[in-house]
Amino acid sequence: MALSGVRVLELAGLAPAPLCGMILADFGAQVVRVDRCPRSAVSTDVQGRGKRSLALDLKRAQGAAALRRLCLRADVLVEPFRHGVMEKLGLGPEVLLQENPKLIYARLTGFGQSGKYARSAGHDINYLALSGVLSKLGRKDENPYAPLNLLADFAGGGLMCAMGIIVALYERTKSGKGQLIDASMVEGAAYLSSFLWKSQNLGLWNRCRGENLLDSGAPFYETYKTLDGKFMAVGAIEPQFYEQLLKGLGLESDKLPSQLSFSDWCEMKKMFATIFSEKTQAEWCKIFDGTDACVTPVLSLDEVALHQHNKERGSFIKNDQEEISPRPSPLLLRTPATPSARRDPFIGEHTQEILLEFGFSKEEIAKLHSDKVIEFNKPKANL
Ligand SMILES: C[C@H](CCC[C@@H](C)[C@H]1CC[C@H]2[C@@H]3[C@H](O)C[C@@H]4C[C@H](O)CC[C@]4(C)[C@H]3C[C@H](O)[C@]12C)C(=O)SCCNC(=O)CCNC(=O)[C@H](O)C(C)(C)COP(=O)(O)OP(=O)(O)OC[C@H]1O[C@@H](n2cnc3c(N)ncnc32)[C@H](O)[C@@H]1OP(=O)(O)O
Repeated sequence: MALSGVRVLELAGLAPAPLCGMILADFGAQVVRVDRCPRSAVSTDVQGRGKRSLALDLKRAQGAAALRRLCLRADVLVEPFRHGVMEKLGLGPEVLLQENPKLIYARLTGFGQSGKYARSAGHDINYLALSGVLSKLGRKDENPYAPLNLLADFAGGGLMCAMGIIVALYERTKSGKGQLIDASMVEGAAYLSSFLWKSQNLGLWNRCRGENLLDSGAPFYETYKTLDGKFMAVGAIEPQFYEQLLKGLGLESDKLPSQLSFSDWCEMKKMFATIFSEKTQAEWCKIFDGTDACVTPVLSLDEVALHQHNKERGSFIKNDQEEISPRPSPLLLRTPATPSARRDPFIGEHTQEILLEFGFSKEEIAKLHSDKVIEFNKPKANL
């Protein structure tokens, strides 16, 4: 796999850093999640695919020293704490990069390492708000609405951080040097949304929130409820596709206002909604499948893997616990990601094997264990 041989240490965090680590693991990196010790009963990381877990108490001097040793042999460190936490533990970048100048030290936070909010707590919705993007999301006359925690945590955070790490790994092949990455989810979400800024002059966003082309203002870029309580998604922007939408709905364009007549959008939406409510989702799929009307069913998470298109591409995979999840994307055809089919690791499940691999002797491991700086957690075999 593309990242095989890359050693990553991921300090356990909430949602974005686990995604970053899972992406790296899916593409072949050896990812060790450094979990807290004493450990909590269950890991909060539901994105532990392909990772191994080491339970290590970083608040103890021996634990911090052990992490420094691990970093000597690591390519990447991902840390998800607010600014100042790593420094307090004696594990700041100036220490670790001096000891291993080839290390890529990725700091994944909401507000970044500097600025007024650097030390403040926050979550996805706060980062999205500060990026400006949240102000654009939501329906007409309603408050801004955060689409789950997808945009800042995962797209602007975990994914951007993974990209930064891969770029830094590539650069290291030329310079031989590691570097510090300051991944801020505010900036990641803003960068991801560059189109919003770059398209200001096109007049795409001149109207209020929820009244524009792509923010649920337009009748031809909307979701509609069907007779059986399901939904269809409509994205017929270009006139030739819009024509096909009208045809499928049984409408004639010369009897309707023009597609871009903003003042008629509200009425057009009502008309489309009434028509969509008269047939089931399956009936609409029969009408629109195979056309260029840009109309697709809104599938539930239970339905996606069963949809013919997704089945044909193998877009969803099952692990050995029969859990379904999305296949890593994008597909690298020569060196595809091969995600682990095993269950996620238990906290501390691999403590001993990881320390041995990183050069700790059995005696050193035993001492760390008896001093309660590390924990083992060998699951019992299922008999
Ligand atoms: C909207 C999302 C958040 C969604 C999260 C959900 C996915 C999960 C939230 C609750 C979970 C559920 C819950 O836990 C109950 C169940 C538990 C069960 O086990 C599983 C099922 C659950 C239902 C579970 C399910 C899910 O997991 C949940 C629903 C986000 O926006 S996430 C993005 C958050 N922001 C960031 O990541 C930005 C950077 N980080 C921060 O700003 C801060 O870390 C943050 C997030 C504000 C938290 O602040 P906090 O004060 O708690 O931490 P820090 O200041 O960063 O300091 C960390 C301290 O921990 C010490 N430490 C770290 N590692 C170790 C170690 N190995 N050993 C010892 N100590 C360690 C470190 O030294 C710091 O100590 P101090 O505070 O003393 O300095």
